[in-house]
Amino acid sequence: MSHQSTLIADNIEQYLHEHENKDLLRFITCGSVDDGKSTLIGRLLHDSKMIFDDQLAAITRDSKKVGTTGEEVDLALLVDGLQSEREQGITIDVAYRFFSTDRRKFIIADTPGHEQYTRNMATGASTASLAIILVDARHGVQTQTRRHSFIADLLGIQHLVVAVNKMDLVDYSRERFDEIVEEYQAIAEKLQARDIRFVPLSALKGDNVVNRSEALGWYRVGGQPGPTLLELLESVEVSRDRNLTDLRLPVQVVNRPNLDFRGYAGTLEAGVLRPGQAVKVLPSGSRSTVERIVTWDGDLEEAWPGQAITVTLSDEIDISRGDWIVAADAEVAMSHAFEADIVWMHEKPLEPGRQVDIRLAGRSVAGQVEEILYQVDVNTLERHPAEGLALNAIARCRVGLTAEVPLDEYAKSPGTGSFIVIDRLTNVTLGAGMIRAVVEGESPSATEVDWAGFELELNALVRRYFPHWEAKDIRKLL
Ligand SMILES: Nc1nc2c(ncn2[C@@H]2O[C@H](COP(=O)(O)OP(=O)(O)OP(=O)(O)O)[C@@H](O)[C@H]2O)c(=O)[nH]1
Repeated sequence: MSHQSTLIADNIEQYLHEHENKDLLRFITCGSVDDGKSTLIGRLLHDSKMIFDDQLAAITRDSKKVGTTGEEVDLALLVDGLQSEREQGITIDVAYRFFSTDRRKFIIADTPGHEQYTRNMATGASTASLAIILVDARHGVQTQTRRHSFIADLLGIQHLVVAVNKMDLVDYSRERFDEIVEEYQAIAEKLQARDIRFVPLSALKGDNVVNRSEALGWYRVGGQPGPTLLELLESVEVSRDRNLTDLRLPVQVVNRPNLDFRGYAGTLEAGVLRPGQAVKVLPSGSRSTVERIVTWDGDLEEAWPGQAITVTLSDEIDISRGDWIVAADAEVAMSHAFEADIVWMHEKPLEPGRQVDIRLAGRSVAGQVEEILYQVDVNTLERHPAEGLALNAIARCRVGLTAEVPLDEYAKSPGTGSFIVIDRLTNVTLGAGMIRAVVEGESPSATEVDWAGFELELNALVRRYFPHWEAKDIRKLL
């Protein structure tokens, strides 16, 4: 591979150590057919020297044969080579690519731009911190630009980079670029994203992708030469986007290999966790203190969001899969109902009132979409009433559950504020949603069952002595 660091030859251990500890930026690229997405990704990989020499030789040869770029090497061939997998019928919902520079590691989620792929884009965007919205300088802001921006925003992406591509085809015109920036402001006003940047570039010629362009010398930000796309990707500050204050550990597995060890495993979704932290368990409200944070690589003194950990507590309390471990003094909403934005992902349309399973942070609860409050036209961003939702539709809905569970708003903690809708019979994913508001003080959407005393006792015994059976608490079930 052409990726160079003198450390590779001089001190491979040091190189690997640095590489491992570089921070990671996940981003998504959005563009319509022919805006130049493949060329841009190819250019990023090529100019940041992440292409194998033989790959480069092959695409240089192919460019002459099948490329669309005249004398230039057609870097889109690099990416489209991988896309041929799609044509062979292998389903790839989102193609992920990896590259790194001296400063950061990157994972690109590459999703098709057409409206029929809205669900793919939502999937790719759900783990991304930044979205590159590609605009063809000749065509300016399009319907797709609006849709891509809206979906990125819906998924809580806080950093948007509007990459105005093909500047070479508009004579690197500053006026054209300014016009597009102004056009985009009308969209920006409707978005929550707090960090929106604009970069003029030419993916084909390599202007302002990795290397600064002389032809775009007028592009300045704050009196300085404006950053290239890669400089933006390397420097955008994403660590502050994470919620480090509200501790959330949804328990995925109760780990009890022998009588002496009882651990609760899961991914820390928010907050920083340390041994000694006073915690409570939801929904029961039982309290305890974190004793150890156990991982494959030994015990931790501190765990951060995104880390997969197992904790042990100083007291033996009743915890089962799907319960949340939170700070002892946390105030977390408990409810049977919430409002959410739902992206429908299945051919079978959403029908309000149908029984489904709602999977929230490791817990599965029976429930239903009670009402569609409004559907959003993803192209115009206008709201309108709807009776049902077809594949790829997006709507604000009211969801009712048969049990009271802890709930978070997505904006506060995406990991615990999102959910998927599951078909109860086939177990397939029907949709995905982001909680926008918890509806408090409502009774469950179905009547409670009157359990006999012995059933309650038996259930409690089974849950206490056989936690690995993962029996549900029948007091919270239908
Ligand atoms: N002149 C010029 N042409 C470009 C530029 N970027 C891409 N192109 C050309 O635009 C066409 C489309 O580029 P692609 O990279 O294949 O576009 P895409 O958006 O990935 O399209 P799909 O892969 O079909 O989704 C190709 O002919 C590219 O060579 C640019 O900056 N300037």
